[in-house]
Amino acid sequence: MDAVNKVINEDLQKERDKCKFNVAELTAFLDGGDKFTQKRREKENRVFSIQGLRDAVPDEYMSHKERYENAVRKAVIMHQTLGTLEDKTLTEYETARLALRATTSSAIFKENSPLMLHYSMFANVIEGQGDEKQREYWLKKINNMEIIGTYAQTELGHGTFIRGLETTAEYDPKTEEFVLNSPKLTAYKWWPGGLAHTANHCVVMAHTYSQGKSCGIQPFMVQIRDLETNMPMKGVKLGEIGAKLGFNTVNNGFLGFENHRIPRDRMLMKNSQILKDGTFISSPNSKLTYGTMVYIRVSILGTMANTLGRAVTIATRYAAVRRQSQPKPNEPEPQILDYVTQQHKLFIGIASSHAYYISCFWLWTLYHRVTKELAVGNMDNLAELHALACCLKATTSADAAVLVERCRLACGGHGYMLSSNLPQIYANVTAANTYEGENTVMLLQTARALVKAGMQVAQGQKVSPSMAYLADQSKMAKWDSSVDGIVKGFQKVAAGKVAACLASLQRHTNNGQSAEDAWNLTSVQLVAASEAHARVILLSVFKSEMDVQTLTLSGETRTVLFQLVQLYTIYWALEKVGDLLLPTTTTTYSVSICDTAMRCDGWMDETSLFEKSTIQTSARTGIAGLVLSGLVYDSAVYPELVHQSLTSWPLQ
Ligand SMILES: CCCCCCCCCCCCCCCCCC(=O)SCCNC(=O)CCNC(=O)[C@H](O)C(C)(C)COP(=O)(O)OP(=O)(O)OC[C@H]1O[C@@H](n2cnc3c(N)ncnc32)[C@H](O)[C@@H]1OP(=O)(O)O
Ligand SMILES: Cc1cc2nc3c(=O)[nH]c(=O)nc-3n(C[C@H](O)[C@H](O)[C@H](O)COP(=O)(O)OP(=O)(O)OC[C@H]3O[C@@H](n4cnc5c(N)ncnc54)[C@H](O)[C@@H]3O)c2cc1C
Repeated sequence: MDAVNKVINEDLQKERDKCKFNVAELTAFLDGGDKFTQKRREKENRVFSIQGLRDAVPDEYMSHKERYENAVRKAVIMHQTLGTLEDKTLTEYETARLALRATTSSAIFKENSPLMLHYSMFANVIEGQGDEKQREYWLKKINNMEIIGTYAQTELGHGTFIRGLETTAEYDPKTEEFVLNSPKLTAYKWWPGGLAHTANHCVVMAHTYSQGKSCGIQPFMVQIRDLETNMPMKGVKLGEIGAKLGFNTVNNGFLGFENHRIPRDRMLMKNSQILKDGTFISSPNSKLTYGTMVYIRVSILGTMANTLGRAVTIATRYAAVRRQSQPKPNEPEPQILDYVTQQHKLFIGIASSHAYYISCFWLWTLYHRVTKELAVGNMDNLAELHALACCLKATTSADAAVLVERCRLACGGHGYMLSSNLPQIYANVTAANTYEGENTVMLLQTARALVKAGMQVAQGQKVSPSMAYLADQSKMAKWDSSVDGIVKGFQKVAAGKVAACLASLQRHTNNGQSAEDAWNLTSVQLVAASEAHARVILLSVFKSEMDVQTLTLSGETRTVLFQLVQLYTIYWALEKVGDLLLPTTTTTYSVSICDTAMRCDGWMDETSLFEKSTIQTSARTGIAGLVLSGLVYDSAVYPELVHQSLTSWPLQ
């Protein structure tokens, strides 16, 4: 086997020999410097040299239980090998740099580690929500693995709507305890990773009451299993939620409480407190409780960079070694990589992965700055950070899922084999569209900030830096096909979409709709505006960060990196060419992309188009009825009925 591994395919070797830039230099650039490359490699070498981390049988031939047990076995070896989580010699910056490119775990666990939530959200929520004493006490135990934890927020009834969580924590001043309950089935926690069998502690988000009054949603450290027997504690009900598209070794579970009592100091009290007598001291900002989610949303950009990077590496290597068809008679079959359509499928994946690395670290730097400001009571930039994290999490995870699937398809039939690993990578990447804030919901959060900014611009007020371009539009009549020019074009598009949303909201409220109904009626446009804003940020950050960060690199490496920037920008200009050519003001723009000069002087009322496409209530009932009555499964009947239903829609 080893002898086979050492033989590198001739075509692959030839491709590698063609490389014009210094690979070591580019690697160090992505890692953040030689020092980090070295540290990463040390870690990888330690892990990959361990025989026990290789699977004797591929995961897919194991039962659900065997897969989980195998993952636990490997997670234990990984922990023993890599030591404690906390390396005190590293600065925060260094830890983040290393974490950004930490792909070792994804090489060991196809469907992720059962300790994933312990390392990510559990540790972070104590760091961000615990007071000094709590942090000191719990973080030691977490880092030493004396306890294993998870983050239990989502319930069977509510994932998005956190204020609607139904788990209760009622303070009892007589015993100085909280009493946890799950009053209904829908109040059961549902989804937390590691909860089913792995974790013995978790942070539970619960609707809190003291002195008969609601104190909002607060976090609690709860021991859920006995540390010796691993059996559930008294008043705790636990189990597995079942097989999923992916994440099958993450051990996602459910959790319910029946009068389960915990001491008062188990409420994480950095932001809000409940005193011994039951007095509630409210947090300076209720959204601080959501801080861990912001951190993970920032991290997701890095996870998308790594995940997409893996998929596009597999697919590009395959394209180099696969030969197919004979376009020129009497000549050998070309490598499929030579087909321009294949390059079009793959190269954008390479460019996007780099764009996400760069954007992730840019966003992490902002996160780090805002966290420091919050520590001294300055909340000025929290809303900006939240708006950016939401739309960038949503847009990068949505794009990454599309691009990974494209990589899978680009490998033809072999991409359908589990042995390609592409189906498992897809299952991982598509999960990020849902977890840590469902993507549409995230885009709508950013839209709230955009609408507010749009109104501030209209009143001549200053807006946050990432939205400042909304105010500059009148000065910019033209844009062109340079990278900076296309970024300007995208700014114009986003500003136009925000303006259209404001107009739509205004019109609906003028027509007597409530603010909430006007929002719902405008929500398809709001999502589009939010995505357009995310494109502005991704394109402009990729370009501007590259301008600065590559200054010390060699000419060859800079060239290839700027080719990626250019490719990424032009790809998106072509994807959104309709938006770019659709004037949202009466100004005339001209654009030339890829040698094609196009001119558009027309004026189209985008808002009325959206309204026309909005499904009216009766058609909605008709379509939902088709699905609910089960006809959707009858392929012969379904298209006919849908056709009838579509032609009878009251589209006016
Ligand atoms: C470089 C580092 C790299 C490191 C790599 C490390 C690797 C890490 C690996 C990652 C692994 C990840 C595994 C994760 C597994 C999944 C875990 C989960 O899903 S766990 C479960 C995850 N679950 C979810 O994500 C649930 C999603 N749902 C939610 O987040 C919320 O319920 C909501 C935001 C949708 C609504 O909340 P609601 O209370 O109804 O709020 P309203 O709408 O009424 O808005 C009111 C105001 O509040 C504002 N505001 C809101 N949030 C924030 C914030 N965070 N902040 C600030 N502000 C915020 C908002 O803007 C608005 O302002 P304004 O306009 O009034 O001025
Ligand atoms: C793999 C995976 C791992 C997870 N791990 C954890 C974990 O460790 N801990 C944890 O607590 N949770 C976890 N979750 C749960 C996850 O955070 C939730 O699934 C997510 O927040 C979405 O909530 P939901 O499932 O209730 O979807 P819903 O909110 O019910 O969404 C369903 C649909 O309704 C739409 N919708 C909902 N609200 C609105 C709105 N206001 N406006 C417009 N449309 C709306 C959405 O866009 C979506 O199309 C995990 C989920 C997955 C898939």
